[in-house]
Amino acid sequence: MTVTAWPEWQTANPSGTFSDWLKGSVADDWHKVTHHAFTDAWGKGAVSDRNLKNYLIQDHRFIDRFVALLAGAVSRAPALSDRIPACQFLALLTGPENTYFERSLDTLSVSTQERTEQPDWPVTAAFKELMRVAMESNEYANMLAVLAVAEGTYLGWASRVSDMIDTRPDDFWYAEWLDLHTGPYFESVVAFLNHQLDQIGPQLSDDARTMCQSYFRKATTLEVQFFDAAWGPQL
Ligand SMILES: Cc1ncc(CO)c(N)n1
Repeated sequence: MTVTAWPEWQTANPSGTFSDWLKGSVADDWHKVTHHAFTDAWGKGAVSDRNLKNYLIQDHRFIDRFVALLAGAVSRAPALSDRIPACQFLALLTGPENTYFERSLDTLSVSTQERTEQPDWPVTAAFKELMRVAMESNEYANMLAVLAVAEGTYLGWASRVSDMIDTRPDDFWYAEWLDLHTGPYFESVVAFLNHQLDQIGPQLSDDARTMCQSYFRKATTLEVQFFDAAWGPQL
């Protein structure tokens, strides 16, 4: 796929935003994440037991780093009004989303030992590392790129799947994970992250913009690989 550089793209798409350009430049992978077979199985409440448990164990580790990255973004946001939405979202992640994992893993009888001793999947380790490097770059645009991919792709698959199914899955670990990633509040979080990118992106230097796009690309590729791992054969 040929990817147009931002200045030319903007000239050709005067009403297009920076976040539209970023998403367009990863369109194939974005589609793979949001239409992944794992997500269809999730909507049907039909992920096999081992795959489900391992996804929850691994994704709980993703949340840990994600919280640290979002806190980094709070520290780099330009003004209080830009920090507040991220702070509110931090409260959701460290409250209801974290307890969602704990309640799910408890109900599925996943022992503390299993939760802590299972090695990171290679993709989990790579994602954690990407979030760490984005945070330590101390560049708001890089942090936003990773955050916008993580939340934008989850809004994409979860709303697609929720619209497609006739009945919500009975098991709370399926249903509540869809609830956490759909609806007006979660849409506002994704809109906030994209808006922040739209404000900052057009003013970046060529190098900084290339860097931001590279984080956006890597994050999207890792999202595909995360679902590939979650859907693949499990130990
Ligand atoms: C891998 C991954 N990406 C995005 C999200 C959404 O927060 C998540 N929970 N896990």
